[in-house]
Amino acid sequence: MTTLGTPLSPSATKVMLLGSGELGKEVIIALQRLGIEVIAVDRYPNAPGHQVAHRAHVIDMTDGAALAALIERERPDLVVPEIEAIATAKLAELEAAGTITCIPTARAAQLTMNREGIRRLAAEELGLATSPYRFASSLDELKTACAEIGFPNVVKPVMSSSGKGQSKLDSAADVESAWNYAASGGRVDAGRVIVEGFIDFDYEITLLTVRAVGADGNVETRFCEPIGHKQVHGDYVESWQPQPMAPLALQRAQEIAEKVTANLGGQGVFGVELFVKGDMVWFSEVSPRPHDTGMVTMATQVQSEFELHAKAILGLPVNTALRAPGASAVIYGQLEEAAIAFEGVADALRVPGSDIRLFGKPESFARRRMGVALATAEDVETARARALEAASKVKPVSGR
Ligand SMILES: Nc1ncnc2c1ncn2[C@@H]1O[C@H](COP(=O)(O)OP(=O)(O)OP(=O)(O)O)[C@@H](O)[C@H]1O
Ligand SMILES: NCC(=O)N[C@@H]1O[C@H](COP(=O)([O-])[O-])[C@@H](O)[C@H]1O
Ligand SMILES: [Mg+2]
Repeated sequence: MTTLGTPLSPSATKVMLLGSGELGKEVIIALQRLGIEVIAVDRYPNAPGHQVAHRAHVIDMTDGAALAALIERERPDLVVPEIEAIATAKLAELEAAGTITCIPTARAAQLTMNREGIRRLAAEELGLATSPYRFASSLDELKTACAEIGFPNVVKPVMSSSGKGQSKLDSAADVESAWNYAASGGRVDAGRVIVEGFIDFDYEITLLTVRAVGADGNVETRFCEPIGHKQVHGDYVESWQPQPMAPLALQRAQEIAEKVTANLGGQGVFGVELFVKGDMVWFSEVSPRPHDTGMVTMATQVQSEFELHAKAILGLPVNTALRAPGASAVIYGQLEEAAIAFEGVADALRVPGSDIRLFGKPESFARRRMGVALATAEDVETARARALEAASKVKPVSGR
């Protein structure tokens, strides 16, 4: 699709985002710059992406009938999943019938929505190194699975993201509370969890991998510089780029990313999550879309991961070059209320090399990601310090 139309006209090229949080918002802005007509969908009104799209819809995206009805009404050229919790079986059905083109593919959305799908593909079909794992559908099964995997381990709902419902277990005494927490914390309660052996990695990365049409018309794979990140309670709090890596570890990381993204297929950005210890690399999981830790690329790359995604899905050429070392640091809501305000933005922007994104989420929760501080510098250490300093200056306050 290299002919682009005029939005809000019969020639429009129409893209529908399923999920319109902070990541979708930036993809939408990138699409808007190319004159794409954008339809933003989320589960609640005034989601970040709703605020920058041509049209906004609020539906339960796990409801296949509601999803199909909206697609029928809007008839988008491309359907772009932005979150995991979608009726992906319906997307697969519509794709098979030739009704939609799903990014990157409906199968990729389906496999990555559920940890069991992507884990079995990576470990059992592709033979990639992963943590040892078991699945469990009851407390009793979880007790058995934990005994087999040993401790420490990590328990996660099969359907969840941003660390929701995830716990680290140090002994059998932690099993019951981990089961209850997983049941309450998943985005969709599938009543099933994965237990993973704990990998004592030196560092972890997201390897942004882009499948885009090359000069010869075939899809090519490109890699961004590795992004290092720090996670707390399974949610990212800081990221930086480039993460220095031993040459062999980088080569292995790229081989793993190439294998898994080639299997998932289609066009667009993938966030391949990997654990690294010395020269050893383990596959953790993959997002078939831009990654939260990749927000750093808004500061560091010639084209951010959002621009890369927008261009790649439209069949346009991409540039994955790094512009400057940089970092990002998350701004959490801290408060539990709607319509909050932010003090200290000017102070944050006085930190050298810094920038700020506030997502405009209508409601704040203590651990809801409401914004991010970005920074560039001569080196990653300085950039991290700057991003952290800038984030710390932004103070969520009651908007009442
Ligand atoms: N087996 C493991 N060993 C060591 N650490 C782990 C393991 N699994 C998860 N973690 C830690 O927890 C983090 C979150 O795990 P994971 O990516 O599976 O969760 P998630 O809910 O899908 O998060 P996101 O949606 O942000 O990617 C990882 O980035 C890593 O820091
Ligand atoms: N790790 C996945 C991730 O970061 N996804 C991003 O968070 C949004 C949901 O935020 P919310 O929970 O605050 O509504 C999603 O819409 C997406 O942009
Ligand atoms: Mg992850």
